[in-house]
Amino acid sequence: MARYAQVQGSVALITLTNPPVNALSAAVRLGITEAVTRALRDPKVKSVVICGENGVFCGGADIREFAKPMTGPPLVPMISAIEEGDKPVVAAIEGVAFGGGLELALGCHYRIAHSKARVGLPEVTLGLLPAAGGTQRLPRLIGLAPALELITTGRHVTAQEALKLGIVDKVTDQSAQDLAIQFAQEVIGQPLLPRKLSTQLTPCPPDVDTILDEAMARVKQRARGAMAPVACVQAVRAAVNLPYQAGMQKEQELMAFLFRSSQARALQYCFFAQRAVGKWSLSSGAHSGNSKPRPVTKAAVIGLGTMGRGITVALVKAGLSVVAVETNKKQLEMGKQMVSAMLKHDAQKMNAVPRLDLLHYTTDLSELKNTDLIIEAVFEDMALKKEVFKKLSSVCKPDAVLCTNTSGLDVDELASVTKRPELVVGMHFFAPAHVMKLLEVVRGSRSSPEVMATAMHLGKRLGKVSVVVGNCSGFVGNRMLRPYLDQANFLLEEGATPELVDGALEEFGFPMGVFKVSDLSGLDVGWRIRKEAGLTGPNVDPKDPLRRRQGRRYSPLPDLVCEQGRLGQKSGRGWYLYDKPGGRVATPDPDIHKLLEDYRVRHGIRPRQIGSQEVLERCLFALINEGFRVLEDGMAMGPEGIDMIYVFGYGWPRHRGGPMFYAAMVGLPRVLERLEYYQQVHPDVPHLQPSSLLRRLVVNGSPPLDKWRDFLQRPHSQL
Ligand SMILES: CC/C=C\C/C=C/C(=O)SCCNC(=O)CCNC(=O)[C@H](O)C(C)(C)COP(=O)(O)OP(=O)(O)OC[C@H]1O[C@@H](n2cnc3c(N)ncnc32)[C@H](O)[C@@H]1OP(=O)(O)O
Repeated sequence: MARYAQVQGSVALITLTNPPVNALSAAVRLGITEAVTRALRDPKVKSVVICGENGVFCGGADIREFAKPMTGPPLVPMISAIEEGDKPVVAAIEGVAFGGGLELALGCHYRIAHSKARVGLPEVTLGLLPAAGGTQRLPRLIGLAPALELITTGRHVTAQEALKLGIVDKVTDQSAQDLAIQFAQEVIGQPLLPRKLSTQLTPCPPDVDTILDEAMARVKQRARGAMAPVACVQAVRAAVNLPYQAGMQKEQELMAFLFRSSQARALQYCFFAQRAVGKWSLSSGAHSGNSKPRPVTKAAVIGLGTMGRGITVALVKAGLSVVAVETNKKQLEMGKQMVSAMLKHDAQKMNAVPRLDLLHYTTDLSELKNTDLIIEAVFEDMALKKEVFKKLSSVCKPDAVLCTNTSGLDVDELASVTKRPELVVGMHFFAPAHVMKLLEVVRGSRSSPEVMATAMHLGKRLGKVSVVVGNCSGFVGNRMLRPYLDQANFLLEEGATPELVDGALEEFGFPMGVFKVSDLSGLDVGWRIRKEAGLTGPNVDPKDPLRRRQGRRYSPLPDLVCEQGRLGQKSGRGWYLYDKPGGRVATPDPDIHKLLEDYRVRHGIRPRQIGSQEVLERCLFALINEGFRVLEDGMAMGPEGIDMIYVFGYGWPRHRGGPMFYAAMVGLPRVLERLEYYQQVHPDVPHLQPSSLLRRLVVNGSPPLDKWRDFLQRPHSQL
């Protein structure tokens, strides 16, 4: 797991060999420990180079080992032995030096990086802190403020930035290993003490306490309940206030607390779940390993509304040439201006040139004959979308892939109007499409494995976390949102206010509560959908009482709010009041409180005190229950997919792992018991009826989440 060689006569070359990222597993740590001992003992060895095999220095501690009992030599003494030795050790960094990998490099006396390498301490993203001396050595090397920023955010930095910050000593376009070997010979005999970071003091500006206090305030505000960033600041404070050994002691204490936390488990679960969803498989046996994507060099986007513009920008930023289509010249010009502005703004931030040359604008669909893949992003209307698909089917080349960005309409119905249903697939982006990381790739019943591979591969090129989902109404994300929204509205009827519900959800960790999000998206969106579904407006069954629709409880509150012209942020009033139309700062609105009070009086509802626990249980458990039904119906590959959809598309706090992981953490019996309770109290809400999968899991002793698939009853997958 670590290869030893002697090169150039006097240099010991230690190579980490644990593909694919040379993670510091027990075997690697043992290999390094033995190799370093050998090098330090061998009188013929005058200096040492540590590098990684296959162009990767080291991806850090082996995250898979965190869930198991610790074996092998620990990292801290291993790194100390390197630093304390009397021979210069040079780290040759290619690819990445992340987490424990960078901490290993910080224990070396010199660091040489390839120009394409990246370094960073991403432990915080795993619910941990850099506990192999990272919180103590990095501030001593680069100073308090930059170290705080890197450690609390986990941000990766390029070799060039690392050089500027002083993390690395040299950057090369050639082989970092060759330069390190040469360098290791040059530094033989030079004083080592100044290169041993543990012996140095953290360079401190006079306003050190202010810097630390401000960092703590910033971190607490951004963390939304995550503990690791707070612990990171505490550990760095120790690097300022305490001698090295005492600082290390503090680092270990904080790490021990984080390591056992459910947040760390959740974040590490997310790390693996994010990678697992990329490895898709279909019931036919086709999977990511045996299905080849089609080459896509030229794409098209139909419709330059909010979604179309974002998709266009995302495609151009990934280097694809794009034909952007609108129905008339005016819309086209408007879209063009917006897309150009977005691309320029983005390029400016990155200090790059906007790739406007990759774009071609047209109102003529016949210009799509050479495109490899087309994404339809027109208004959410089945008849309109069908018309577009019919046209696309006749103008595009026969093997062009046709994608729809519908957020929930039937992909099969769209495919049925084309001559190539096997080449039709859903690519459901989330707004703003060039920013949001989530992509639901919707498999229609006839979508071919090749077309799935193409959409998933394109998602990867766009930097998205792409999740394969089945073709059901709302797909996975929006389908699960409905019970959540319903519960939020019912809570208002029963006595809550928008700010009470939102407060509980924000306290849980969502960036915005459900009513603030609705105001942001525009309340008319849901209103139109409810009208089309016959839940409100002229198509309502006249026999239905006001608070009952289609055989179940219904809250007309959101409709009443819309009827008052309160459409959310854009109209300056929604569930909240805003300073102006388009304003962003929500304040509680006495008019809404009055509307709620009048409504309750009209319907004879006696308001009651509602606490955060009830808000969370009713909103989140109803959503989770629908997640179990999604699994039962075979609309998702597994709970990991659902969780990634919620973490990346709906603001579910990552340190809570996603709804299904959260259910497992709360305990499935508890979720079941609360659903049963609420269902008894609200028998007219079918969403609260516990799913049979949840019941089966509980009866079978609540197996761990990766075993849930074994409890799906029928050959279930609709994928
Ligand atoms: C007791 C602890 C004491 C001290 C504190 C030290 C803590 C740490 O070091 S925590 C680990 C910190 N490191 C990271 O967070 C880096 C995580 N990895 C990545 O960011 C990326 O994987 C990468 C940039 C290193 C490579 O990216 P890419 O080329 O896109 O490949 P993948 O991400 O798909 O990864 C490939 C493969 O490797 C697995 N993997 C990656 N890193 C680790 C790791 N540190 N431990 C274990 N496994 C790792 C990843 O899961 C993929 O596996 P599969 O192919 O099976 O999916």
